[in-house]
Amino acid sequence: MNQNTENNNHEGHRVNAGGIGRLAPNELNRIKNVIAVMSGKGGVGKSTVTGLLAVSLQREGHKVGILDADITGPSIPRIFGIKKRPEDMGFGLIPPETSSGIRIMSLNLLLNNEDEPVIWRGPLIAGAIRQFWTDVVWGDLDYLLVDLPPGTSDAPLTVLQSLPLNGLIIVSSPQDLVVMVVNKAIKMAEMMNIPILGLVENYAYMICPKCGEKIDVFGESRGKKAAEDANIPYLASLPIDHKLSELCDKGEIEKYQSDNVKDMASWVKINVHM
Ligand SMILES: Nc1ncnc2c1ncn2[C@@H]1O[C@H](COP(=O)(O)OP(=O)(O)OP(=O)(O)O)[C@@H](O)[C@H]1O
Repeated sequence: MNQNTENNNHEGHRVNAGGIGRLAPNELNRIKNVIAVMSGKGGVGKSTVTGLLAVSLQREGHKVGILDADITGPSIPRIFGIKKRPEDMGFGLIPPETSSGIRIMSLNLLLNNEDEPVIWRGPLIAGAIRQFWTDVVWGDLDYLLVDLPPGTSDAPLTVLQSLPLNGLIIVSSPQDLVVMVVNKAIKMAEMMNIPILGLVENYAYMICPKCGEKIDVFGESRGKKAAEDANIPYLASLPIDHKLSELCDKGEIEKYQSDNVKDMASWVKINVHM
């Protein structure tokens, strides 16, 4: 891939949205909604939530893609069990599809060995993310979900600045400093003029496998209150579920069924169109 794409063949595509230079899509793409998923730190389940949301939207008959912008820690291909290399058609890269037809683009799919570490500096990472938008033939999509790198560093900022996002979802866990994470995300989103679709609290509780009782492993959830205080929707409270991690490890996230996730997808759909 050419790291200078923005300056040569796509130069005419730079548009101004909210005072920030946003990239227009490849002319072969018609993407209705672009939603980014962010977290304050790594490991809270951001990629898993992105994957679950994609699966749920796809099940409802929408055309869905995932742009894995977590360049140095890409886990989307692994949870969907895909290793197929994107095809280079000359006019762009064709993203491989998962078994249910979700289109995926991730740096991991371009590496010769998925265990290879990506030791790149900020500008190179930013360039790769931009090219996943400009040089990938996503085609017609109802929803493109963008799995952001954790935190508020260069890479998530690049996405917020350059992609025409319709909304941002925050994923947090009960151990997280949720109030701080939410406030930081809100400030970033306000600066970039992007609506916050809501907060998803992962690992929020657990269901006892013997008696079915709900256990607040990390104490009472603070996510709901944080969302209320910040005046953003509380999209979902997802339990720690051994079945989910097992399926993710096997690359079979598409087999996971959960009413919570179904409700989360419905909420996202409503909020993104408000
Ligand atoms: N609700 C859950 N129940 C059980 N396991 C989960 C749950 N959510 C995520 N996991 C597991 O936790 C691990 C980390 O999840 P994931 O990769 O989604 O985190 P992340 O926030 O995207 O991390 P990073 O930002 O560092 O890439 C994975 O092995 C995943 O299968």
